[in-house]
Amino acid sequence: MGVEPPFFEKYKAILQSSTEKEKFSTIEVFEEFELPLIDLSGLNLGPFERQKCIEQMDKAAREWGFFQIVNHGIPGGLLDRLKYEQMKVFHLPFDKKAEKKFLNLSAHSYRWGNPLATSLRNLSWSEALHISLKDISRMDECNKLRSTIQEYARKANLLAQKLAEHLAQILGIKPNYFQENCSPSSSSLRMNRYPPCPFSSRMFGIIPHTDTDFLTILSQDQVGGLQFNTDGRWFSVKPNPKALVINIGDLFQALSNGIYKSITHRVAANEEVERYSIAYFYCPTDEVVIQSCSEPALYRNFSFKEYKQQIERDVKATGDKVGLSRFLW
Ligand SMILES: O=C(O)CCC(=O)C(=O)O
Ligand SMILES: [Fe+2]
Repeated sequence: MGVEPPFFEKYKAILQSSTEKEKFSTIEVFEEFELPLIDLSGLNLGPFERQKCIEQMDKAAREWGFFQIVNHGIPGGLLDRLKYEQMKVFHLPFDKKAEKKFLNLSAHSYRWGNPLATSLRNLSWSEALHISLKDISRMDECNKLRSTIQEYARKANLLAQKLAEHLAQILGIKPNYFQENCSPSSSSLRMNRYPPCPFSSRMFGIIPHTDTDFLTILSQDQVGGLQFNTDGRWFSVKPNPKALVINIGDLFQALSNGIYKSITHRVAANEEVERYSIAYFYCPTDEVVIQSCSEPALYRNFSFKEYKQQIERDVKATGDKVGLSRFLW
């Protein structure tokens, strides 16, 4: 029984019907870019170093919406163990992964490709296990997958809260905002696997998108492929084995009234090697209403639930997320 999702069968019709122009307009590739690298050990030094570290994060969140952190407090050994469990679960037979109650998680936790795609540029060559942390206590252990996720999620939650609080402080948002509005089970964790893709010049590993959260903590391997867009240009993020990548999500952009940027990013497909990444999406509980921290507000108030429902409707209708622009005044 094969491990790979049936990409070929599913995408055959779109690949065959795509125009010659679409087929031969290959995806542009850009130079690798070293994201700002912030050493979080500064937070535990004197007030001067601490302030400098917070200002570096603030600057990166405003200018790039992306930065990298080292000395973040998540042990390398834990990240290695998580990656090992991740590889094992993705190497189960496809039929098993696609079972309705796979690992006793909610329906659609295991996802692959983009079933709603209508054109070549909407196709993605990847599979993912998207775990709402609400489900974690009833998830099957599956070797040591569940317990390792639990261990990681606890640490990632504290790290995300700390980063969010430092950024919020600069914007004048009350210090306990995130403690009040987020809980360890309101966030989610997405494990991604990008199998080698024979059409790597024509489709993505993940199509361009912004993240639906306050911020994302991303652990990626050494393969590379993550790219982000600034002023219409695409940059590739150079992998750093010691660093975690942080990116601002839509909710922080709205909360900060557009000061922090939720940047469009994507993952390039790779013809030769498989790639793994793990994204921790730091989210509030569903009923939390996101309100801009300053006036005049760019966006109308919306609850997290309302935001997710709008995305679901847009994805159903067009195969793609519209996102924050729907909520502009
Ligand atoms: O795999 C990556 O580097 C990024 C994944 C990502 O953007 C996501 O899961 O939202
Ligand atoms: Fe993302």
